Amino acid sequence: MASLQGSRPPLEFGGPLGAAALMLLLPATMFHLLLVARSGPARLLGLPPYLPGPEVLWSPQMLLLWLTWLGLQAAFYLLPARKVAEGQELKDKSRLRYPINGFQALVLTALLVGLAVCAGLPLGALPEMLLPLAFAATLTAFIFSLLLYLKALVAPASALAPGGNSGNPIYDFFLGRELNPRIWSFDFKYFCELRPGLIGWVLINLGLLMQEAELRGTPSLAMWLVNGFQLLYVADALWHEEAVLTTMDITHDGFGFMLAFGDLAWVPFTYSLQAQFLLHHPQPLGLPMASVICLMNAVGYYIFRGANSQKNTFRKNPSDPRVAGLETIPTATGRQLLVSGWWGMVRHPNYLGDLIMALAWSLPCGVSHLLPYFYVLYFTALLVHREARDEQQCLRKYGLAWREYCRRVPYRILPYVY
Ligand SMILES: NC(=O)C1=CN([C@@H]2O[C@H](COP(=O)(O)OP(=O)(O)OC[C@H]3O[C@@H](n4cnc5c(N)ncnc54)[C@H](OP(=O)(O)O)[C@@H]3O)[C@@H](O)[C@H]2O)C=CC1
Ligand SMILES: CC(C)CCC[C@@H](C)[C@H]1CC=C2C3=C(CC[C@@]21C)[C@@]1(C)CC[C@H](O)C(C)(C)[C@@H]1CC3
Repeated sequence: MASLQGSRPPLEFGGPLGAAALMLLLPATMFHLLLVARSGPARLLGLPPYLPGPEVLWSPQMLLLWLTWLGLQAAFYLLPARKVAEGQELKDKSRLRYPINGFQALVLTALLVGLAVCAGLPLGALPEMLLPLAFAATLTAFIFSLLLYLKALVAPASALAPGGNSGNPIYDFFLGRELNPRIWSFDFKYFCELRPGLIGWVLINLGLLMQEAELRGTPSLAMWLVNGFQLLYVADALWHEEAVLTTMDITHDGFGFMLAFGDLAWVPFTYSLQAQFLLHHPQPLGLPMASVICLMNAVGYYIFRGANSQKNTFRKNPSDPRVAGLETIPTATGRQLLVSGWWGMVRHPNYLGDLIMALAWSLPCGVSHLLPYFYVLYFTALLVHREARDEQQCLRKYGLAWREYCRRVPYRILPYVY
């Protein structure tokens, strides 16, 4: 368990060296996955079939297409919202306001793409463009992070994130210096977290499904399941958009390369790996197995949504009748910690649900290859690391009350195991 001492947050991700390594490793891994998914052997740990030259990666048209996509999503973000939500209290006691119109952006994108497809847009050609599009997204993320770093140089101290201001430029560039960089009311982190990457992921999946239909006459059951499950996940995130305001990314992490690259490139181009794999490696899937997988996704979703909603309802209004009867631990900050309901089973029930869904997304790809299970492996590592980071933060925030919570709810993610 983390120490209670020390007010300056310790360096995370292995400090400057770890940050530098991740800035090379993450894009390299993404391109590796894009290349091996389309290769015959599809070996996660093997060499890619070829190393793409600049003529494969660089395409001004694809950069333009990518920038148009970002512009379209930014325009949807600026449309009137059904609701404006307030974020968590900041260091200077103020609260930022956020438009709640992400689901509307998804629906508008679906309508626009639907119309364009009817007018002859060859969406099935999208899979062929993934490499240059991913390159454009990576380039954008690097340039954008640099601009964010420069912007933070003139930001007031109260606008800086708790981490990401170590004084080491590489580390700070990676983690992000400013907590909520904005121009007027346009919040870059909030926009990137939920719009271009998540909706882009669904669109890439759809392109892969359409190409499979062109190649084989009809999309496979496995492709339908992967598309359906991941669409549900993205639609859910946008429907419950307000909930993202209490996540670690928005309340604690600065906006730097990690989140810019994660949101804009990593999510759309690696989270669509299962559908990419299925396009090139069709897998037979019978109805009984498909039903078991659907049930697994439903159980994962039930836990994920139940836990996230319970915490969000409680944080918004502890006297809400849906959570008022739950047992709590008081803390010195005036806030309480839930110790029954979902949050009394393990300390991160939402991670457990998310991991069960991750497995359900990979199972339609069969068990002949490790590649489609990359997401499960990466996601387990991400959430275990995230849980440890959150633990440190909660211990600093809540001190002895957090220790008491850990005593009463000893398991972190998986009951009786971890
Ligand atoms: N698909 C993906 O790639 C990813 C998905 N996710 C998902 O995002 C969601 C959000 O995750 P994340 O932001 O990491 O963490 P959580 O939503 O779990 O938030 C953690 C915070 O919740 C509060 N909290 C913790 N325990 C309690 C308790 N017992 N009672 C009340 N409040 C408590 C604390 O903040 P405070 O007390 O200040 O409110 C803590 O810092 C998860 O469902 C996760 O699975 C996350 C990362 C990547
Ligand atoms: C690979 C890097 C080391 C780290 C990059 C991490 C990011 C890809 C993720 C960090 C937290 C995320 C969340 C979601 C997507 C992935 C990133 C950006 C999320 C938007 C997915 C949908 C969920 O419903 C959510 C709870 C809204 C998620 C919030 C966190």
